[in-house]
Amino acid sequence: MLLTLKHLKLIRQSSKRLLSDFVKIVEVGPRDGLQNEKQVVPTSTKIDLVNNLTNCGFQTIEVTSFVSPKWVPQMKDHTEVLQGISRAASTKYAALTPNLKGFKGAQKANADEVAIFGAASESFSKKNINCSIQESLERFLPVVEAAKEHQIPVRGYVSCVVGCPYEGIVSPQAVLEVTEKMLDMGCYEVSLGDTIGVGTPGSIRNLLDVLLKSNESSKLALHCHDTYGQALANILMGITQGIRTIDSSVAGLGGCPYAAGASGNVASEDVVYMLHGMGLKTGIDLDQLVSVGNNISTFLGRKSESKVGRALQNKKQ
Ligand SMILES: CC(C)(COP(=O)([O-])OP(=O)([O-])OC[C@H]1O[C@@H](n2cnc3c(N)ncnc32)[C@H](O)[C@@H]1OP(=O)([O-])[O-])[C@@H](O)C(=O)NCCC(=O)NCCSC(=O)C[C@@](C)(O)CC(=O)[O-]
Repeated sequence: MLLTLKHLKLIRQSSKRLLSDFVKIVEVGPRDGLQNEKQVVPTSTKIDLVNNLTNCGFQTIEVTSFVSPKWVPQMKDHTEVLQGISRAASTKYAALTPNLKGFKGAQKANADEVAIFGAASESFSKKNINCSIQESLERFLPVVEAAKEHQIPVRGYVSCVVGCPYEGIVSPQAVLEVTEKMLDMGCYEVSLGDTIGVGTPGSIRNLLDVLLKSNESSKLALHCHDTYGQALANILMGITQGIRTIDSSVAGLGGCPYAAGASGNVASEDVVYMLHGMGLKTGIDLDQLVSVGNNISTFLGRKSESKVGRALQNKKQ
């Protein structure tokens, strides 16, 4: 068999993959976790949450989004939150920016990193960002160009990677197309969002089998919602396929305002517990994280969605 340069690169990468025992957790609680919260969460509470998460050791925290306040009122204090936090040199503070207006706001507020967010389903794209997939890519290009000019790294999100609340099953090919367009545009990584949590280890394996044929695992992240209780299993599947960046939300907070019925993200506490149990490193202090998760849940007037968070709290009592 004739080995192309691409094959050799992938073989080299998979041997490195075996050695890599560090998994980067992107904590999305302050943004994805709170964006759909019905009660107004005071700016000071959001700032405290980010500061407490920083102390847990996260390398990246998604703090807020620069989207229309008419669409997502909970994020309208984006600038105050980004400007009010205490920053650690070892943590990157990120924000979602759907267009150039959003990017300019995030840059002014000193976001270390921004994220564009599209979808693999036309209907979800329309509902979430009010444009087609093609139009969204046209809007993202100037964001990526402006970010390059200011040396701000851009992450891409693709929503509905296995299923869409409006269209049902989404094909891996549709995800591949948007993912590669985002990477070609200049995103350093694309996070694959199972927005409504319908994925199973089977569908995630099929998706990654397709994406990893032409993309390095270091360019991909997994963003799993736990609606059907499959998120940890899906993440484990991703880990076995070489994925080393996982998005999660403290206390399992969250849900997308444009995906009715979707529950929160997988809880960061549960992901960290699982990965540490597998001998993988995350750099995160689990005890501290559990206490942050239980405190924000108490503030919101409910129990943490993290099973690990609840178990460790019960053990203490
Ligand atoms: C994308 C837009 C803005 C398009 O919204 P639009 O209405 O099509 O935009 P427009 O350009 O026609 O402008 C209309 C108005 O919005 C304003 N506007 C325009 N842009 C901005 C901006 N950046 N910040 C603030 N204001 C903005 C603009 O100034 C104007 O104001 P007006 O003249 O009417 O007063 C809108 O659809 C929107 O804000 N959508 C919110 C989407 C969102 O935040 N969804 C949740 C996050 S995605 C998610 O959760 C999924 C993810 C990432 O976690 C992964 C997964 O789980 O799958």
